[in-house]
Amino acid sequence: MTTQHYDLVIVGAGSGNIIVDEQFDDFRVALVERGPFGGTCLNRGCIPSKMFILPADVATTARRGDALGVPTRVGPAEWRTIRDRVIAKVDADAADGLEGREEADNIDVYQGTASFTGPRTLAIDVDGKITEVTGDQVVLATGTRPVVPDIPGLEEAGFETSDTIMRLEAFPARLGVVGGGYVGSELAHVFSSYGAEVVQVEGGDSLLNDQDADVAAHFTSAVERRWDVRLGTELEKVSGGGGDPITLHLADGEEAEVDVLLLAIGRQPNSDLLDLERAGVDVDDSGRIVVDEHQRTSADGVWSLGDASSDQPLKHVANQDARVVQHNLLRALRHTGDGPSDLAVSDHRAVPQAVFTHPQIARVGLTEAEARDEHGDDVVVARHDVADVAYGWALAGDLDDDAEANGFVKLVGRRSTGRLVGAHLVAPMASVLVQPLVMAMAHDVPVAGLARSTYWIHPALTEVVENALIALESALESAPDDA
Ligand SMILES: Cc1cc2nc3c(=O)[nH]c(=O)nc-3n(C[C@H](O)[C@H](O)[C@H](O)COP(=O)(O)OP(=O)(O)OC[C@H]3O[C@@H](n4cnc5c(N)ncnc54)[C@H](O)[C@@H]3O)c2cc1C
Ligand SMILES: NC(=O)c1ccc[n+]([C@@H]2O[C@H](COP(=O)([O-])OP(=O)(O)OC[C@H]3O[C@@H](n4cnc5c(N)ncnc54)[C@H](O)[C@@H]3O)[C@@H](O)[C@H]2O)c1
Repeated sequence: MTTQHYDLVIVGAGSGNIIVDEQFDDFRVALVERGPFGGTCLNRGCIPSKMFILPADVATTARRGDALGVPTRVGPAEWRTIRDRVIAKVDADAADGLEGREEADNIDVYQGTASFTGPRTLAIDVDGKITEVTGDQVVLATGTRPVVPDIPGLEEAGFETSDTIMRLEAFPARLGVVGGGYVGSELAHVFSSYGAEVVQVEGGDSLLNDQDADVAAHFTSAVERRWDVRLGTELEKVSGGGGDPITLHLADGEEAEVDVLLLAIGRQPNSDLLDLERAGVDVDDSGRIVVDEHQRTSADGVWSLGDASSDQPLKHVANQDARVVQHNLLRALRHTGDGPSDLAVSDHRAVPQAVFTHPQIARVGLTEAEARDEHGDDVVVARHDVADVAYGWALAGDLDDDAEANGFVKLVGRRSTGRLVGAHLVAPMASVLVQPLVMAMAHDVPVAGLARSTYWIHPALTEVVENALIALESALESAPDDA
């Protein structure tokens, strides 16, 4: 077995791949990736899912045509056309990413699986051929993978996860989705909008149950009008499949027959592939790599970032972590800086997130329940409905029961600080509307004056955010008993 030494070894070419730029030209880098370049986000996550969601949103909007006086006929979606557009884009980007790295003089790409054999020493298995590499610095950007539970009949029946469902050959007439979180809800929206009959099974008492309770309730009742939602129950057994219909046997005694089964019950870290104990790298009880505020692990010279180490598994968090690691690595490799005081720090406050369903949902900060747990009576809540601003009238929540036209902005503040601690939006383009609220929280701007300190375009939908801020300002100013 040969051993190669590098200045830097990076395991995982998702967000790990963005670390190395021209600042690293003088360093020898090993980049190890067991799957396609670009990782989860590019190949089977954010990018393809949002490319599938756009046509789903078009179909959902078109179906409202009748209520708005534009008779519209929506045929079944052309799965292969949609799928091929998505897959062509992501596969080309992944191939370009790999090619760019292979052409770089200072980078050796290993297309295999790495695991530690000792401190900062890894064995890389490329199709059974093992190479040992050592690194002065090592970055673990190894992400997560879908959880697959041990359920009787599952393996025999066959199932999909978010890793595989986007490449299905044939569109299923009936889809079973187990899990009511982000992945399950976004993909239920996609397949339902394209014309599949969807049944979604969630163990909790609402879908999207880590959102604010008002948002989760609004979303759950909205999609119950579109597909079959089974709450408070779990998949206990699976029968059939292997080309025949699949029967889902649920814990409450109910059954559902589907053609394809999607498991979306969460994700687990890939840290178990790394033999981390041999390198002195600690993980927590859920297998997440433990890092400090500089993204340093418990082992000297070993860093981690993104889903591998984060409790907020989102791509914008992974990107930000990667920028922190890049800054800190360059100091370590160049032996410059004044020690820890010169290291960049990850700021994981005010991280926004969005669920790209219909209705679209966005959030930053604490839910009302989390805020009340943390801050008790100091918490003040205000809300403004989409239907109560001018653009909401155009969206016509009065004409049908569209879940976005009947959406809202809910703000959570603290009386003692006069600051926003949480914002929850259900609205068209909620992922865009939330941004001024993210800025306010990140820059610690007082709520007082925030709405009136700038113009808000009339009659744009941003007026719903403006009005929610005005309502929160007035609630913060009122006596506790009047709020
Ligand atoms: C369906 C879906 C939709 C999503 N949509 C969004 C969204 O809209 N917005 C958002 O912010 N986030 C979204 N996410 C989450 C987002 O994809 C992740 O937060 C992000 O990709 C994490 O990046 P990462 O670099 O930490 O990990 P990854 O992108 O998972 O990269 C880890 C890489 O490490 C490789 N690897 C692992 N172990 C080893 C090993 N031992 N040896 C070699 N290679 C290894 C893996 O093959 C992988 O390529 C979505 C996720 C899913 C599943
Ligand atoms: N738009 C986005 O930003 C986006 C989109 C997709 C994924 N993601 C990321 O990926 C992560 C994983 O998403 P996910 O949806 O796989 O996980 P999740 O944790 O968000 O949701 C899993 C859901 O499955 C339920 N569940 C668990 N076990 C079950 C069982 N046996 N039977 C029935 N229900 C069960 C849970 O109660 C939960 O509601 C998210 O936390 C998010 O960070 C983000």
